[in-house]
Amino acid sequence: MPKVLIADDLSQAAVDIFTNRGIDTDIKVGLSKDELIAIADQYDGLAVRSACKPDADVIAAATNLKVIGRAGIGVDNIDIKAATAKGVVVMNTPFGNAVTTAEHAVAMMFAAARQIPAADQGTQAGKWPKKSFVGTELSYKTLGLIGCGNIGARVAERAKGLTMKVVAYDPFLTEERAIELGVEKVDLDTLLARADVITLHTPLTDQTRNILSREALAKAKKGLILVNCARGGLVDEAAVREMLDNGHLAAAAFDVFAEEPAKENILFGAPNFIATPHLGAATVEAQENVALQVAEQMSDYLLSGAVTNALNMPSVTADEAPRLKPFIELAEKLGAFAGQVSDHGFEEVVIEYEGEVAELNRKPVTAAALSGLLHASRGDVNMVSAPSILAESGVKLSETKTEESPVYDNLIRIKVKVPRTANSDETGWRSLAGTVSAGRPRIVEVKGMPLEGAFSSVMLYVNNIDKPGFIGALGAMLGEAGINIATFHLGRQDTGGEAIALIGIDGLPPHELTEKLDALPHVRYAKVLNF
Ligand SMILES: NC(=O)C1=CN([C@@H]2O[C@H](COP(=O)(O)OP(=O)(O)OC[C@H]3O[C@@H](n4cnc5c(N)ncnc54)[C@H](O)[C@@H]3O)[C@@H](O)[C@H]2O)C=CC1
Ligand SMILES: O=C(O)CCC(=O)C(=O)O
Repeated sequence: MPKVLIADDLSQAAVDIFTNRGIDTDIKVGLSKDELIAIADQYDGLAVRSACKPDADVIAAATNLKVIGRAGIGVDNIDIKAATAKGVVVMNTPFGNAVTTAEHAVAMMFAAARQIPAADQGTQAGKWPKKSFVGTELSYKTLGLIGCGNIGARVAERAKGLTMKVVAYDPFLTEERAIELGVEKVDLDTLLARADVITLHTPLTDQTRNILSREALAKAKKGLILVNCARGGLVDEAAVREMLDNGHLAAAAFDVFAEEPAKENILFGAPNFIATPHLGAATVEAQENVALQVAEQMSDYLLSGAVTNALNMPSVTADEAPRLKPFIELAEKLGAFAGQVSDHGFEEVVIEYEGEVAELNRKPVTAAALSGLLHASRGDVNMVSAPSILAESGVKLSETKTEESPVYDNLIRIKVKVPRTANSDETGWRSLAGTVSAGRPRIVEVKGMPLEGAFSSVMLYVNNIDKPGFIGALGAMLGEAGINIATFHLGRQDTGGEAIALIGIDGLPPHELTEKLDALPHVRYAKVLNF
């Protein structure tokens, strides 16, 4: 039974879902990094919000981990690169708290424009400070959105309802979407020059870090109201402090800080500064949404292989997962075959899909093929890590698909281009094809030669010249070594030409056997394959 560690405060709804779906949970909130590392290898899944930080050390210690689920949107607390390299899927819940966070940003905008927290404090202190709080009307003012995705778009809708003009800086916002939302797409300098209020809604990435730098803030209108409910690292906090002190900024309202939990911060106590402790997503509704979603997604992945909202793996729906399963198995086996016979590595990979499989979601199938392919040379690799490992290695990957499949209902062919060596083919390409028949993967072609059979866990692959006596010599050699033959598949180009033997055997043969086989006249290549 899979086991999940819930390492941040999650609604009870998440625990109930895990339990109902037969997944054990431990709830351990507030663990130090060392405490987390000490127990990390016990879990298949790790469910977090923003406080727990699964970095490369935690992920390395979590030797059984398959999935990290973020109950929320921002994943800057998770080392996705390390997770990918270790084959751990990282998933988030992209919509569950978007409305709540947009509402918080709008609340912060009003709170800043009317200095509601300070007015509240003064009033409740018995000062009746009516003259101290002359605010700013927001109607017909210009709101500048930095980031116009899920949350930004919802803020835009609400701001339009308040009769504000909305401009947005977001390099990935299309003109069509901007028109649909009724926002004007602008560059950052234009936004800075025109906005009366700026609100940030981008993820924290290398590109967005310090996007509101001192220089950028200096370009903003005097009297700007600045709202940050996205991430602390997006804004230069020291510059904001100075600009609140000197009045360049009229007010600022931040939910997020460069260092969290922010027990101290340069902004605390600044004039017209409002702070909340990362409450953007903190409503009953949002917490219920993200908890339900993350628990369902993690359970789906752990129990059926369905992948939703993953940041480092293609999606596979719960309906697709069982349909894709045999193709994933076939692709992985073909990849493993190709990887094991590419003794000198490969420079290029082509995957061809024919027939029924061409119409399916092929991304996970390709990832499985690459996982099999890389396994022989890289060992610890899986469908999550394989595509990025291949991309980083500079090996070119291409894919073709055709609905036609002349012989089989479905066919996957993997071709790898091996470096030219004394032993390699004339063309430098190795090619293998297989099909799924009655739900089982079968190999149907090796080096362009038809050959039909099931995969066994250990197989002997021999590439020889088709001459009388060879099969007898091979059988005798296996018999002498005490190796039982389970299956025997032969293929050849033409009489007396190049031929293939693929033999399923019960158990691993001694190393000397392949050496003896290699030494047989007419044998070009012999290898024990593991599937
Ligand atoms: N305060 C809180 O409790 C919460 C904070 N957040 C934060 O809000 C962020 C945004 O969330 P969503 O809107 O759901 O994400 P999203 O992915 O839907 O939208 C982000 C937008 O930022 C844009 N973007 C990316 N790079 C950019 C750049 N260099 N300059 C300008 N725009 C850029 C993207 O094109 C995208 O449209 C999250 O990444 C998270 O960090 C999210 C939820 C709660
Ligand atoms: O989980 C939380 O409270 C923070 C939410 C958040 O920042 C996010 O979803 O990105």
